[in-house]
Amino acid sequence: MDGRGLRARRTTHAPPLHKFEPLRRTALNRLFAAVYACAIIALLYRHAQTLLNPATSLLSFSLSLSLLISDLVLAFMWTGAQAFRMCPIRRKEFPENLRKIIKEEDFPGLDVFICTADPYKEPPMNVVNTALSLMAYDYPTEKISVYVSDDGGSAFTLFAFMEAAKFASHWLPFCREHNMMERSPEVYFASTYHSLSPEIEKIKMMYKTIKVKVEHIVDKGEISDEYIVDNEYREAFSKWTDGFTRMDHPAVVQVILDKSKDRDVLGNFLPNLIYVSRQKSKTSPHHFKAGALNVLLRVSAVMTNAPLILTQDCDMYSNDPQTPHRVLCYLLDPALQSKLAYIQFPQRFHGLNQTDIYASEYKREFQINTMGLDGLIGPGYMGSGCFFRRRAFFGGPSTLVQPEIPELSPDHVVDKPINSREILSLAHNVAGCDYENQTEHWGFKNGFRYGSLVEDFYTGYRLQCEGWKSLFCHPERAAFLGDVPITLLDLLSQCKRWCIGLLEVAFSKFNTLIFGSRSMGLLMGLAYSHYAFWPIWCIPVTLYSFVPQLALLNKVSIFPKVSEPWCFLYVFLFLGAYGQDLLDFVLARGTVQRWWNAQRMWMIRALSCYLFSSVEYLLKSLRISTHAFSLTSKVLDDEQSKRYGQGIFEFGVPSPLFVPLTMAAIINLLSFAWGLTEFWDNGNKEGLALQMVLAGFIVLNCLPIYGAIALRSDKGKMPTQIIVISTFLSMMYEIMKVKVEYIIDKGEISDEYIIDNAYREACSKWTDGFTRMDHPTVAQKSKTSPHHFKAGALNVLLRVSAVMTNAPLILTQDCDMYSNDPQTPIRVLCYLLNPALQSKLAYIQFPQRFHGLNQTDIYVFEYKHLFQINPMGFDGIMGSNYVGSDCFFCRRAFFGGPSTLVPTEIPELSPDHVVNKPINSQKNFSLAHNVASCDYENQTEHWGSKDIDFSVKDGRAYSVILRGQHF
Ligand SMILES: O=c1ccn([C@@H]2O[C@H](COP(=O)(O)OP(=O)(O)O[C@H]3O[C@H](CO)[C@@H](O)[C@H](O)[C@H]3O)[C@@H](O)[C@H]2O)c(=O)[nH]1
Ligand SMILES: [Mn+2]
Repeated sequence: MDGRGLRARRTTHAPPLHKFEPLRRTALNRLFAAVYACAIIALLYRHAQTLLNPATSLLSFSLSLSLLISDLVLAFMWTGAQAFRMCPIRRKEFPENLRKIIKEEDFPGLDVFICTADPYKEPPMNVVNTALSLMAYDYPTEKISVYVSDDGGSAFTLFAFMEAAKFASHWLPFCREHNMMERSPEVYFASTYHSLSPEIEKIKMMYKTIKVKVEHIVDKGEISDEYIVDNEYREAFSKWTDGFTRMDHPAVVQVILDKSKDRDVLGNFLPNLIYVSRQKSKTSPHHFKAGALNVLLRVSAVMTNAPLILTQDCDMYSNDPQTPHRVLCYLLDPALQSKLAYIQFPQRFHGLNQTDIYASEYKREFQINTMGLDGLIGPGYMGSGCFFRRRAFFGGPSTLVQPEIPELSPDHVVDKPINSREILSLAHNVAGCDYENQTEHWGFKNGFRYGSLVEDFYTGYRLQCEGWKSLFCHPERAAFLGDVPITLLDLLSQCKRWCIGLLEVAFSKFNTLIFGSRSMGLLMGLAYSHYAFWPIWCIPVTLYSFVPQLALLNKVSIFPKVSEPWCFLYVFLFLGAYGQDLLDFVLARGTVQRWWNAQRMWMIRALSCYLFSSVEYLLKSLRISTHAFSLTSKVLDDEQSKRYGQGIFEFGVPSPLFVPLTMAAIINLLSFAWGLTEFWDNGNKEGLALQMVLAGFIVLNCLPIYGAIALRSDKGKMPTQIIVISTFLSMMYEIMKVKVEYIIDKGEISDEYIIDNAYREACSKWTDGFTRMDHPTVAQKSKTSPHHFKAGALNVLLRVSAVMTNAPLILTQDCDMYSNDPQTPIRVLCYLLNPALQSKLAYIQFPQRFHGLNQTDIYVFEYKHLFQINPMGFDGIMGSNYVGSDCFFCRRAFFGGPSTLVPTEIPELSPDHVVNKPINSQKNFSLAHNVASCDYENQTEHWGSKDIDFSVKDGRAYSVILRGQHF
């Protein structure tokens, strides 16, 4: 075991280092869970009753089925959530007692891992601030090593750190001397610090100078010579050669501060500071952040191999220099030691607006539920603010997985200086992208785990399944503070990434429900499943935001009447769930307003990122698309920040994520307004009352959306595009759909839907003898005549169009090939108007091209040879073959070869016939019906077999394949 440096000298009378107590409401929670469970069973019973009732019509059957599905999902999520309520605990540490038990020089070494991935989305100065705040911990400096992983492979980040190292020699002694809490320079200088002594002014100037320099470099996009001040700089940046790109470059490991020789201005040791940019190549998978962390795990093992590891996102600075002491309070407890893998601090954020409009705090997920897990086996890993024992990455508590080289083993003792040649070359080696191929352990049996976009959730889960325990440390003063996304789209995109990652865990072979429950017990399995299946909230929320409202618009009642006892069940279930949620929130020091926003965001997330992530996950499973880690931007736009500060929703950019949400907002408002007028007119509508309440509740939730649609003119308002699309879709499509489904369901078009004469006349053709395979012309078919599939249909169109408009140019199109360029006909004219081509040109074929191909087109749907390469060959001879769609024909081509016009059986079909009657005139109309009938072609033997047809034309005349550039 890795007791090294962690052994506490404890006597029996040692003062306590920590304690915990169960939350007082636990008993009530359990009681309430039992009552609520009964209510859920009653509800499911009611659904079963409706569904099994033989008198139920198809419409109400499908409505009930959709409600049943929704309620089953809700019940599943509720069950998972109860796991957090069974034994939540609150812990408290006593770091002041630490010194009575252990001397500072016996503190264990601490390796700090900071990950960054993009100098533009994560400004290097922010990363530097995070690093400085951690280097300045109240902890023996020579025990701290900070490793920065730069997946952006950016010289700017390295430059920023080299400057920061010089600043650190002033900053660290300054922090210690003034003993302040904020040790991120940016935060400290922005706060109201006390006296403006010349010393503080001097150090502030120093910081500002570095900041200006770094920001200037990032803006300019290069490090100009004036900044390369000495040989050390020259050498460091010499690695950025011409072929060096973000996604393809060798490993860079640079020791910026070396504790054995670098001193601060007072002559004290400085902590180690090491910059690592792992090797990248386009051919090796790099596993996003988990891959970066595993590289740090190995590089740090080679260099310092501290038994304690802190992982930190680049935007999460330390807000309390005493944090490691709190960690020691647990680590030094012999009762906990052997099985403790990590101690997680909650993610907390600075710069939230007053009511936290986007619920970016995730209070339930990061704080409330985590206390619940803490009472079971322990919280999950949250990616940042987590202290690990190094040993936890090498197999379960009692089964050590030995790494492939002894230098990586958790008990290996480093006996060489970190800047020595052996160490550096080994460090470069373990940071290489092929290193992990030696064994199959990394990312699967040891280290941070691969296979999910939420590597934190997945790694914590797997460690706990291996038998490790964890602890939740939740001091009053936040230990770390991070950035929050300040636009709705950023927040939803982040959440979408999480959801996809969670689904990857849910449907992996380490499924949380089965594998999880078996390894950690039912409660932990349920709790983890509650998160892994998080995105399926989208099912009930989507159904509940559309179905009852559409039913309301159609006066269909789907909930119990107000006078029925079942109505109370609904009210109880609704108020019970929301009430308990509110109570939890307020008891965790939330305000009612923040709770309201949190429940609103739950609805918004369900209708956007939960929904889209489920679809994306499905596409990925079908291998139609792949997932990537889209970094959350940490750059602030002034105008956006201002609106965020005022608590105004920021839509701004058109994104499909906003469409279902806006649709729901519109539908609910419509149905609510419609319901109100209906109530007014004829009061007795108690069957629709619950639907009205639901629509009203959603309308209340959507108020900021209506504001963004209608009342605002700033840049953050809802983009017009989204408003138009959503309005169109929600009003036209949805109402039409309900109508059509209703008609199909009823099996007849009742009179109320025949709104005018046009409808009446159109429908009058469906007389009693009308069947699919035997009916008069609408497009006439009969069982005794062949209908020649598509060619037959096209010939009918050829004749009907001749009678009606007889345009010289014809475009044939499959129903799934939409136009991708409004200028296409103009291109066609470029050929048609060329006198040299005119006389023999039959058609101009565009290649069939497709949208939504996956990146590597695994099924070769593109048929590049068939649709693009070969036609170009044809094109050089006589012309491309006709490929069925996307083809502009000269009408004349269907009536014999270029020099042999086949006369048509009636003059109206001839290509030179001039139509001189309106298309809806009696004569045209009856002729059109005539030529569309199935016996029409029997008059001659021409159609489709000799001269006039859609199947024999290759080689008749020249054709041109046209290849546009903007497909
Ligand atoms: O290929 C990558 C991608 C990301 N990161 C780093 O990962 C961290 C988190 O990225 P961010 O865009 O801030 O994601 P968030 O959604 O805010 O992060 C939460 O969710 C992530 C999982 O999706 C966890 O890794 C984080 O710890 C957790 O705070 C940042 O420091 C990045 O620099 C890398 O190092 N390499
Ligand atoms: Mn983040």
